[in-house]
Amino acid sequence: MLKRSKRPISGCRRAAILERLSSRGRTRSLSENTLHPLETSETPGPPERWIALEDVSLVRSRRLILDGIHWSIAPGTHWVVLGANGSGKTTLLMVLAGYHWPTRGRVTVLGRRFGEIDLRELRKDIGWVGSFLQAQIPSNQKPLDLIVSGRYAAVGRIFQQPTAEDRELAGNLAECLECSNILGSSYGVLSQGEKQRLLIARALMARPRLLILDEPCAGLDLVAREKLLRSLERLGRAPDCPTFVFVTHHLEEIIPVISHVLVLKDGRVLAQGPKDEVLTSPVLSRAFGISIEVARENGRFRAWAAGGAGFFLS
Ligand SMILES: Nc1ncnc2c1ncn2[C@@H]1O[C@H](COP(=O)(O)OP(=O)(O)OP(=O)(O)O)[C@@H](O)[C@H]1O
Repeated sequence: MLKRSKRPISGCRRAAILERLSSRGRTRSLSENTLHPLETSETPGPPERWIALEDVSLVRSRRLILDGIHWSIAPGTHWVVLGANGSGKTTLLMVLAGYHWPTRGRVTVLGRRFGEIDLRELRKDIGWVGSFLQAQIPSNQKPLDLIVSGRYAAVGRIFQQPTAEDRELAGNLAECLECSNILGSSYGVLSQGEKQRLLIARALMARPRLLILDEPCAGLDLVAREKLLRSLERLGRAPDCPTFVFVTHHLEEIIPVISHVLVLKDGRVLAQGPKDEVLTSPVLSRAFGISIEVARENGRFRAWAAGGAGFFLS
């Protein structure tokens, strides 16, 4: 029988206990001790079985990185995942895409439950745009070939012969992402914004039902960022568009088409729901550990440190 300690359990100790208990199915009591006031102590009702994480925890190198995550995504919604550096955003996406197997909990993605399906098949329905992909692309690769490569889940050389239909679709996607003008260049000489738009076109080539965007605006200047966001806004409103799950640190990047927000703190869900309910000063101040003000203008949000950079919450 696990004794419940009165003092808060450190992340390291929680990880060790979780590892020990992982085969015994008894971890809920660990998180009850350290609930934040903004969190609910209620277990959410039956999740939507389209995309659902139920009590998901993940331990790596004896560290508890995700802790009791409940999250469900309904068809037709688009999500942003927010949280401070190291809060677990990328790890959560890796679970969603079937690259990390959770230590505990149940995962259902696109109606398919992990443990009952071939994850390689599932990944064909998931597009991923993240920095790790960029490093694998040869600098002499032609943009159209790069877009086509998404159809074959390849990076760099394609082993299948692309069809005329592939090339036509790639051309249409280049137009949709406003990168038709760079198709004659080589990947290596393109700007960061152009590369990102190409990678999104590449991810769409396989007609994914879920599109995961891990900080797609990182490193972009204001104009490049707005151009990319405009493409995403248009894409998100198209019929049959994939569901977006978009990681960012910046509220300014939450475009009108995003309907919901999940906020992580220290590997746990701090808040989740419709963006207007979640993007509030108390939630964001808690998430980032600094007093934050939030404003909404013309369907976009912005945030700033209320007392200047010197005013940190304890
Ligand atoms: N394999 C691993 N072993 C040990 N710790 C890990 C491992 N992978 C990730 N972590 C740790 O887990 C925490 C969450 O990492 P993650 O990359 O998911 O955070 P993040 O919210 O995406 O951060 P950022 O905003 O900086 O990209 C970090 O402290 C990281 O060091």
